[in-house]
Amino acid sequence: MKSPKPVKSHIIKQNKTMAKLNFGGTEENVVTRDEFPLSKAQEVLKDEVVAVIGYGVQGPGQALNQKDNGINVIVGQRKGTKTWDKAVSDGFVPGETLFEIEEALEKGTVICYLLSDAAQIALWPTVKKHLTPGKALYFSHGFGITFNEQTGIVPPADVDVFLVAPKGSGTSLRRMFLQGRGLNSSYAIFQDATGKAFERVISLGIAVGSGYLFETNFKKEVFSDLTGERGTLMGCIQGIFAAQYDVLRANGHSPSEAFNETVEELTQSLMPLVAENGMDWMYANCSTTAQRGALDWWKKFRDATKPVFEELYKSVATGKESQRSIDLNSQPDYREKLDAELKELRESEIWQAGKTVRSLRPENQVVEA
Ligand SMILES: NC(=O)C1=CN([C@@H]2O[C@H](COP(=O)(O)OP(=O)(O)OC[C@H]3O[C@@H](n4cnc5c(N)ncnc54)[C@H](O)[C@@H]3O)[C@@H](O)[C@H]2O)C=CC1
Ligand SMILES: CC(=O)[C@](C)(O)C(=O)O
Ligand SMILES: [Mg+2]
Ligand SMILES: [Mg+2]
Repeated sequence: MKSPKPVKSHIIKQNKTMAKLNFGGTEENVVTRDEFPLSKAQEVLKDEVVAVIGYGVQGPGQALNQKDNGINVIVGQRKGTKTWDKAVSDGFVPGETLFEIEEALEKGTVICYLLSDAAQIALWPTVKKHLTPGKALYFSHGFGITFNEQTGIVPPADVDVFLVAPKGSGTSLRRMFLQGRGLNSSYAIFQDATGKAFERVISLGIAVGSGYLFETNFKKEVFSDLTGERGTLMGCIQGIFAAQYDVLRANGHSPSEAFNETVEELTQSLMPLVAENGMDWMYANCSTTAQRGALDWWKKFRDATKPVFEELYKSVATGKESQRSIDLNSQPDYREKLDAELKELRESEIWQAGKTVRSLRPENQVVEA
């Protein structure tokens, strides 16, 4: 079965800055490099100094992509930290393109606020001091602004405030950029003080390496993002992996059989087919026996998990999730505690079995000379 070539027949309208596309019956605005080429982004940003504050996961991806795209980008990071050293080894030069946070805040005309969401609270008074009229405050999440009663982040009225939220890890943002591809991002404008917020935010979105940008607002971005990462993208998927693996093991299946039928086949064989051309196409490339069973069972799983997703969404919308994240991630030893929980996951039987399974992939095998 051949996968179809990408077609432009979904486009309903296209003008110089945007295209309107049909997403399963709903029309939405998107911006791609077709409407907004990199040369235009470079022109819009030519007099700006983009200060990327924080060099954790998104910081490196966004700063390096902008640098490679010819944008005037500097990094603000605490000296003497591991991430300062990482910025140096990534090619940022102390005193030229790498500064202490306050110095970068002073120099930047666009402030990309890429500290962890909890850390943004502590640094906010410092950031605010440097937000002089006409500057832009850029986020990659709607968190700080939407939950401002919890974060205290209330920007002055005379700066632009917007977001570009890459829909994936900063690691993928960089990898896909280097492959000549782009990661999808959403964008939103919270405050347009200069009248130029739109061209600024889209230019930054293209410059950080987005494939296409879709429109949202701060609240929708953070509600959907928190739901997604707690749900199918990260939390739920580990939950259903663990449930199926446990049932197979309890019924006498070996770890390698249980892992292969739960994780390895999904990530290596079936999900790439879903990514390429949708669920029905993946089904159509499996046996009729498998198709019969999957079609019979998927609705039962939907119905069993939907109440959990409803509970999750409510927990996000009432601010319970953001509060928990702020409380726990503001503790001085939050890193050690997270690491301990990750260690528990890593040392669980399923992921230990996975380690051995992965070592058997051809690309991981050491070839003896
Ligand atoms: N991790 C990701 O790939 C994604 C992150 N985002 C958003 O991007 C933003 C940045 O997230 P990450 O890159 O994950 O952040 P992170 O958790 O990796 O932290 C970024 C930086 O914050 C610094 N930092 C931590 N506490 C600090 C403090 N008290 N003072 C000064 N610096 C401090 C760290 O040194 C690090 O360089 C967040 O709003 C997040 O929600 C959005 C999409 C994906
Ligand atoms: C990678 C991403 O988009 C997440 C999962 O929402 C996040 O890291 O916060
Ligand atoms: Mg996300
Ligand atoms: Mg997130």
